[in-house]
Amino acid sequence: MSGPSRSSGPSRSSDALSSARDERVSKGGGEERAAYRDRDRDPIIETRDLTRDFRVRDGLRRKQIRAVDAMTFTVGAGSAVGYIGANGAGKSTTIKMLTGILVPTSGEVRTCGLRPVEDRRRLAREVGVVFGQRSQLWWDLPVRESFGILAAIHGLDAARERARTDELVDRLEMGEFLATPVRQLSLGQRMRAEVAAALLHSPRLVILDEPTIGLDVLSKQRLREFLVEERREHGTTLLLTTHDMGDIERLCDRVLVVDHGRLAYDGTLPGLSAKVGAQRVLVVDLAEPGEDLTGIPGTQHLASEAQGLQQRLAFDAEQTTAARVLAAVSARADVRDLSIEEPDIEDVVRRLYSGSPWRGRATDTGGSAG
Ligand SMILES: Nc1ncnc2c1ncn2[C@@H]1O[C@H](COP(=O)(O)OP(=O)(O)OP(=O)(O)O)[C@@H](O)[C@H]1O
Repeated sequence: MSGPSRSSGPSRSSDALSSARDERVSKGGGEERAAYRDRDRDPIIETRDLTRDFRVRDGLRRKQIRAVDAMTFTVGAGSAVGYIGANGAGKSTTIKMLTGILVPTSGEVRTCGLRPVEDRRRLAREVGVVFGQRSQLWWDLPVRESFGILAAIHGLDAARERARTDELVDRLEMGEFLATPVRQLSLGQRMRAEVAAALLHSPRLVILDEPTIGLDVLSKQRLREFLVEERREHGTTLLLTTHDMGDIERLCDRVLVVDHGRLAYDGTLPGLSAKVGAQRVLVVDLAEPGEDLTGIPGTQHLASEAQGLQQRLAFDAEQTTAARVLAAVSARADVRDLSIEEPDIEDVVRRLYSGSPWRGRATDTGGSAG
């Protein structure tokens, strides 16, 4: 194996990237400075002024668009970062540059200490990529055989292949469909197999593009739990793009928001929510019609339907929790069913700039009521 070993850490970065790090460490203040220092100690991703232009048709003429615009950020080993933004913001283009699929127009990028384009083959041994919409499995082969081929591609010896496959099969509960051809899998099963395929070679960095898109609530929850465990046990760094706030909330300790190719926010999710004032909404179905559930601390009553049979209460996650709101509602009425509507990422991004009105999008039910 020619790539750097997992324990050896990244190879030396360019002088420009190193001096950018020094500059940030010396400029920052207090907690932020410490966080940057930790993050930068063992950087897995480093970009500096990373830029990518495309030439596109505009009627009869051609024009240039800047998909990624002077993006500078660092992701430290073992962290989990959500990379979010509206459609067309530049997320996929960034990921393609991080993984060596696209050549930057200008700027610098190092992934696992390697130059993604020049060192693409070595990088493939350090990085696992999961694209929610695309498969890296062989459609007509049983899952087990796809894993065998991937293990051979990555040059895993028999013992390592067996140990890692067993671990992933067990933790992702794939035993019952290992002999099934990929084309016959349900979406939830296929996503588990995709994640296992991307992680088979124990990459230091896993990039997930919309990993939970289209999954039912239970499958989402299982996949998220697996990723949390993988990170805890192996120190794997996660970078994920998603339109599902639940993914960010449960998986990521840092959020990068990209808007029109530029880094618009770098911080925690609560920090982002506080900045844009994003609220979640508890929707309750009651056993009997009743009066409006107003006056519950930390909530704003949004609407009542069918003489109060269904009611919607907005709450700020900074001030209270879904469980507390539910307890207060239950003390006043008999709750039959509930769901939580989480802020829509597109709206959060929009609010970051314009303060436009918030609209909710239903995601998980019940699961976050704690
Ligand atoms: N190969 C390409 N040729 C021309 N333009 C492109 C190409 N790839 C991306 N773009 C443009 O670059 C911009 C950023 O696209 P990108 O796919 O990176 O966004 P995104 O944030 O991943 O969006 P989505 O969430 O919809 O996947 C868009 O305006 C897109 O149309």
